[in-house]
Amino acid sequence: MLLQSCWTLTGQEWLCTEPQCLPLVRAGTARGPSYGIVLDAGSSHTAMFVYKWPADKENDTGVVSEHSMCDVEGPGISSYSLNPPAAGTSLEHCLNQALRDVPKEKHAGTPLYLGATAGMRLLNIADPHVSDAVLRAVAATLKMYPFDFRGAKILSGEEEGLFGWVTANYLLENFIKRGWLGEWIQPQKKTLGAMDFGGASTQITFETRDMIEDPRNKMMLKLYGQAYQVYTHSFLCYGRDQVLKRLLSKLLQAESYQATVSHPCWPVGYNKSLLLSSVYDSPCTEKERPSLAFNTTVTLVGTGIGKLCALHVSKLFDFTNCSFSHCSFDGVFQPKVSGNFIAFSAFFYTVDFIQTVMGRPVHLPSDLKDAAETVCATSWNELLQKAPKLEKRLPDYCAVSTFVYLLTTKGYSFNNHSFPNIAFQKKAGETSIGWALGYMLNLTNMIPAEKPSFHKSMLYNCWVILILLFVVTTLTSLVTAICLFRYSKSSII
Ligand SMILES: O=c1[nH]cnc2c1ncn2[C@@H]1O[C@H](COP(=O)(O)OP(=O)(O)O)[C@@H](O)[C@H]1O
Ligand SMILES: [Ca+2]
Repeated sequence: MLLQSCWTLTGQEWLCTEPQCLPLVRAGTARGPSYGIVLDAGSSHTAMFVYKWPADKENDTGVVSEHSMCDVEGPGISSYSLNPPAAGTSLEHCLNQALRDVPKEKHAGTPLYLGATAGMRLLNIADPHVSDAVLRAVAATLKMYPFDFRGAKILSGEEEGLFGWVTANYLLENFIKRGWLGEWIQPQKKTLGAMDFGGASTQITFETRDMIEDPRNKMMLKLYGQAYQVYTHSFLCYGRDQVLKRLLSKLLQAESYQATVSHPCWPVGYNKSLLLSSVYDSPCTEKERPSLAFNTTVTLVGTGIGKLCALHVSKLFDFTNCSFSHCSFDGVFQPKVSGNFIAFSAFFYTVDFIQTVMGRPVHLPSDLKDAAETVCATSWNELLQKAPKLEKRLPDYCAVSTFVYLLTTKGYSFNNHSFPNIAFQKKAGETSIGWALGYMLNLTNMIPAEKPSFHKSMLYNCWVILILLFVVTTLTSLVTAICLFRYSKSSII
C-alpha cells in the first residue's frame, strides 16, 4: 500500500524511511499471534496501543485487534519543551506494561512505532530545534526496549486524517471481505468517512467521486486491488484545546484586554484568573498577542449566554474567502460530504456528554444547537451536580458543543439529510478508532495494493466440501442399494 512498495499516494511523497517500510519480521518459528505497538503521541496525551493478529493471516482484513492499551500519565510530549528527556521518561510506565502484554519470545519481532501529531507540529513551527530534541529523547527511550523500534516521527495532517479513515474502514471490513468458502469478496458497502477532533487539530476524510480541486487534499489509494479517491484535510489550530485558547484570545481582544472580561461560553458562577502568557504561548494565537506585559493576569467571569458564545466561536472560522467552487472554511476546498461518517475523539466526548449527562439525544443539527444552548445556560453549580467527576472539563462543554455544531454544519455543510449519517463513536468493537492502527497497517505492509491471491484456507475449504460431497454420495448410494435389495427380496417372496 506504500510508495516504494508502499501506498500509491497521488501528489504526495511518502515520508517513510527505509527501515520503516520493511515487511513484518516474524519472531523465528514462535507460534501464536503476532504483535505490534504504536505510541500515539497526541497534543494532550500519549496513548500506547498493543495490536495482535493471527500470524498466518496478516494480509486479511479486520483481523488485527487491540490487545491492550495504556494511557501515559501527564501531558503530551510537546509539553516537555523545557525538559525533553522527561518526555522519554514519561513513556516508561506504559512500555514496561508492553513488556508484560507481549509474550517475551515475541518481543524482538514486535514492531514499535511512535507517531506524534498536531501538538508536535505546532512545537515544530514554534521551535524546530526543541521539537527535534523531544523526538530524539523519546526515540532514545524506545531504543532501550527489546522491541523492533522502527522510528519516531511527526505525522503530517494528511497522514493523520488518512490513517484514521483506513483504521475505521479496515475494522468495519469495508475494503474487502472473505466469503464463507475463504474467497475474497469486494463488499458492496461504501467506505465510511472519518472525522477526528483532537486537542490541536481536526481532520475530515472521505471518499468522493467529485473532482478534488486542490491536489493537496487528494489521496489516491489502491488497497486490495481497488482504487479509492479520498478527500482529506487537517485544520491545524482547530483542535479542542487550541480552539479554547483562540476563543479566549478573541474575547480578550473584544474587551480591549481589561482586567476583568466576560466569558459568554462559561457558566454563570464560574470565574477564573489566568496569565496572558497561557493564552498566547501557541502559534495559533501568536498573531493576536497584545503588546501588554506577558505575565499580566486577567479574570474571566462566566455569563453563560449561548447566542453570544456562538457569535464569538463563529469568529474562529473564515467563511468569506474561497478560490474554489466550494470551500469548507479558511479558503480550504471541500467537495459535498457524501455517505456515512464516524466522528471520534473529542467529537465523541462532546456528543456523549450531551447525551449521557444532559440527557438529550443528538439526531439533527438543531438537536446539537439546542443542546449546546442548554449547556451554556446551565449554571456552574448545576453542572457540578450533574457530573462532579468531570469538573476539570465542565466549564468548556458550552464552547466545545457550540464549536462542534458550527464546524459540522456551517463548516463541513452537514444538513438535516446528511447529519444523521454521522455516528459519534470512539471504538469499533473492542478497538479504538484513531490513526494509530492504520499507521501500523501501512508501515508493516499489511494492506496489499493488489487483491490477495487464492488463499490456502480456500483450498482447505474446497477439500472439506469435496470430502463431504463424496461421503453424502456414498451414503446415498448405499441407502439406495439397500432399499433396492430389500424391495427385490420382498417382491420375490
Ligand atoms: O473524556 C474526555 N471528555 C472530554 N474531553 C476529553 C476527554 N478525554 C480527552 N478529552 C479532550 O479531547 C481533546 C481530544 O483528545 P485527544 O486525546 O483525541 O487529543 P490529542 O490526540 O490531540 O491528544 C483534548 O482536548 C482532550 O483534552
Ligand atoms: Ca489524536
